[in-house]
Amino acid sequence: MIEVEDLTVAYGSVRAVRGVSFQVAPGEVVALLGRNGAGKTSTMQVLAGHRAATSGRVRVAGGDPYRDRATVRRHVGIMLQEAGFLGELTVAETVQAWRRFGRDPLPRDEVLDLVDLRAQARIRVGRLSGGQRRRLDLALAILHRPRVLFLDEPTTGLDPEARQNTWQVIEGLAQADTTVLLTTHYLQEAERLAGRVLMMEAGRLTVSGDLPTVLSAGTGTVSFAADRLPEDLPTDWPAEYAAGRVVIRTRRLDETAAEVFAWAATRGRVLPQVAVRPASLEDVYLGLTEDRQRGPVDAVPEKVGHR
Ligand SMILES: Nc1ncnc2c1ncn2[C@@H]1O[C@H](COP(=O)(O)OP(=O)(O)OP(=O)(O)O)[C@@H](O)[C@H]1O
Repeated sequence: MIEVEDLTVAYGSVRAVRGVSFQVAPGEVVALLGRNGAGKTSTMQVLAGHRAATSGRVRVAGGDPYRDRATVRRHVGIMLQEAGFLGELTVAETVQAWRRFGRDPLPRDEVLDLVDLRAQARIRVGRLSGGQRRRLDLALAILHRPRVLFLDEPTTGLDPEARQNTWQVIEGLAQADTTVLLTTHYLQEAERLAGRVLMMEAGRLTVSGDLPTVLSAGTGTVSFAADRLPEDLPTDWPAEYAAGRVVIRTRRLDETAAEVFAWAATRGRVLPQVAVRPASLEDVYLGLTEDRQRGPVDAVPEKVGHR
């Protein structure tokens, strides 16, 4: 549904995107991650047809999003970082006006219910809070039942309840086979929604993998409560003692857990409050950022599965 081949985007001498390639299959939810300035929004703008690629090939729903804009737009919902609303229209009038721009729009009240803005229907857009505007943005992006949805930081500025609600909307769309590419700085959001993650660093794609593979590259922990570090722990276990717990950090979580249980069993011990915790996406992301600070960007693997 989305094909990106050797995409570059330059603003004069600033090379924001430097040869990025990836594909997104129908019905997939993919999160594009990376620090500020990595090139995520520039990539999204090209995919949304708002900007021409400097070089490379981009296809969305079978067409070039910039050259075949009119055709591609029929299948695409877009929520980029700045929305250009008319502040004097009410929320209901804005949705009503947008309903005219395409075929088979969702009913106005249904879409307002979905993004929890029904109570604000008569409020002028200029008076909405930042989070409410973001939700109006989402309403307009999904209004025409898109097959592909581009969401650039969809939950920035939302309160926890509104964020949960937005996640449910996105999950509902994904279940109905909508293809979603989203950027976010909330790694918990990516972990909840995305089946696959792409990480960008200085205009390049540094990681691409399905979520379980990416998470398996991170450091998980096996831990249990104790009053001190046991003296008979195998010396090759990188065990630490902190806040009343023995903590063993590992990239081989399953094997390490089995070894710890076997060690306890041979000694006839029960491990109190034992916990086996896989790496979170945040652990993986921060680990890769640390790796990058130690060495050049090219030292970061293209696919974490190859680590
Ligand atoms: N219109 C522009 N003119 C010049 N430089 C730009 C323009 N837009 C973006 N850039 C530069 O391109 C680089 C990538 O920016 P981009 O907005 O794509 O990053 P991002 O990953 O989306 O960052 P953020 O997480 O902060 O939104 C940055 O160095 C930015 O300063």
